[in-house]
Amino acid sequence: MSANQPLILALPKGRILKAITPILERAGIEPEDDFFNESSRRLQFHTNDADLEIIRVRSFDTATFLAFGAAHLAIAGSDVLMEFDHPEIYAPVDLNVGHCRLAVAEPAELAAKENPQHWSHLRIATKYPNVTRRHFAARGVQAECIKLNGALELAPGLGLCRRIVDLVETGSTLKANGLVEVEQIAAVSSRLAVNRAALKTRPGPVKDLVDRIGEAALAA
Ligand SMILES: Nc1ncnc2c1ncn2[C@@H]1O[C@H](COP(=O)(O)OP(=O)(O)OP(=O)(O)O)[C@@H](O)[C@H]1O
Ligand SMILES: O=P(O)(O)OC[C@H]1O[C@H](OP(=O)(O)OP(=O)(O)O)[C@H](O)[C@@H]1O
Repeated sequence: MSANQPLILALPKGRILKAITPILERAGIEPEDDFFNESSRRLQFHTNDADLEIIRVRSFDTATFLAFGAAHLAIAGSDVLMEFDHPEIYAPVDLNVGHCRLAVAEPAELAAKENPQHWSHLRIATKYPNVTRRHFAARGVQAECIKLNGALELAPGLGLCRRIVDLVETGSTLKANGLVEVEQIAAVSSRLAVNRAALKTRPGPVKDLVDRIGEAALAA
């Protein structure tokens, strides 16, 4: 990682990008015009700062680029960072956007007749197998996870499993699919994270960006 190379900030596509755009603006980070052009096939963009470039990647991949030092900073949901849980990732700033929760849900009829205290082994469809296994192992419950990448709410109705672990914001997706939330695993919001090696080797510019983005988030 050479000090002459621009720093790379990894941003996720999708809903977080919309929420963080005003924060970046307040922090004085201006991506080149093409960044906002949804039909552009480019993935890496200059900014108004010659020492900062932005890459646009899938939500979970922000953590991968960051962990391996291919990006020096990244913005991601705390759900993604918990699932990835990599020692090279340090996430010091809560951006106070992208609020939702990671929760266990199941069909309403099942919730009406069972007691979560009696769980000993569960089969769960989720995009978050590591967080799910850790959460249940902490209280002696074995969670057998089936990895899905979306539309998890279909799984109980089609007999894949009886429970899911997914993000819940308003609860309308669960409700529309006959499911109810039975247990919260974690509160979720978006975070600014840094690669620990980058923080050591280029502390000045990395800390400057962390401070600027952190202050811009507080000013919201
Ligand atoms: N309903 C929601 N309310 C608030 N924040 C959410 C909600 N769903 C997801 N998020 C946050 O936004 C992040 C990205 O979610 P989004 O749905 O945009 O991406 P995705 O489609 O799951 O990602 P990928 O590009 O990997 O398929 C999540 O990791 C979470 O932190
Ligand atoms: O409680 P709610 O307000 O209904 O929000 C929860 C939904 O939002 C997310 O899905 P998203 O819309 O990102 O679609 P996805 O399934 O493609 O991830 C999440 O996976 C839930 O399905």
